[in-house]
Amino acid sequence: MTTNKHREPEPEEGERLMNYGKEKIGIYRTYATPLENVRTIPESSFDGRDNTLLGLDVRIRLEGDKFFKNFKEADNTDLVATDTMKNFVQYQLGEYDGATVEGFLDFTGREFLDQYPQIEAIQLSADQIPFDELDVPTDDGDFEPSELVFRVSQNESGFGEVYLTRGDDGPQIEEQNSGITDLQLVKVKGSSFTDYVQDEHTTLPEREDRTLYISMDIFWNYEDPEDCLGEEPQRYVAPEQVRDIAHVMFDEVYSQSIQDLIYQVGLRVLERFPQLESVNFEANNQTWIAVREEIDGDEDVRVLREPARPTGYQQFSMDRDDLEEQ
Ligand SMILES: O=c1[nH]c(=O)c2[nH]c(=O)[nH]c2[nH]1
Repeated sequence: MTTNKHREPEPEEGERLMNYGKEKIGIYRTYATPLENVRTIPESSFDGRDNTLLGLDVRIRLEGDKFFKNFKEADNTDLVATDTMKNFVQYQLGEYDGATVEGFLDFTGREFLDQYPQIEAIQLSADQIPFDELDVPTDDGDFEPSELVFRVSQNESGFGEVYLTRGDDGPQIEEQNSGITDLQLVKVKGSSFTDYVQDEHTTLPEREDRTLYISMDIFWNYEDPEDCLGEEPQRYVAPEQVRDIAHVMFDEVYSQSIQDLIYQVGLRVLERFPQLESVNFEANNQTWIAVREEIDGDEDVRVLREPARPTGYQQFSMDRDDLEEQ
């Protein structure tokens, strides 16, 4: 899947590209601070997260002119070893007392800037490593999530990224990006794809109804980047809530295409969260190919197979103007 989740700050005109860092830093924390008091939305039952088990896959990227001599003059003065960066990040997960991925990245970034004056700017990103709750029976015959045992999950994961620079009043978030990545959804019926360009190269048959399989990354940016930290939980957008909007819209809308579905999801996200400035999508079409249809005369019953290799994709960004045009 193509994904552009890292919003790499471009070098200024006439400046060279220069940064270094560490990626794939897997870290886990038990009994992190719970996320509470999130504002709920109609599409989602999510109202918080215990954070009993928090897993992160972290990436760090440092910038600073002092690092030029490391390249040009083979002079390692001021060079912070990427191995040290890893240790630093791991340590900070024990120090952070907040409840969000973005909050942890911001906290850690500020600690880096404090410890190493040669760093001019730092980008920190993390994919949350997903774990599912598992129901266990209670004494009164119900089921409730185990407080101790979690299932390692292959499902979608939350994403956060902050880019911190040194401002006049200390470190500041210059950019942030939050998201949910690798959300994979299948709708058995109730999606069409027709009326596209037909010419001598077109072989794909039009479908009034298809079994649609998409994978999606959804990213969002806050009008005020500080809102990504979750310090005011009512202004925080939880990845679980955006995930739930996506599947609720998929369920509700008889989409004409993935493009159409993306637009509907984007509108709903912007409507529910006025604190967001924009929403960005990267979708992949994984739709299976029908090999048998209308089995026993029932048009809902199909046999499908994996699609051939080339995969279609859609990239799309939306902002509040799209909502106001409605
Ligand atoms: O929803 C879709 N959008 C497309 O652009 C496309 N192209 C294609 O071959 N199938 C699909 N499906």
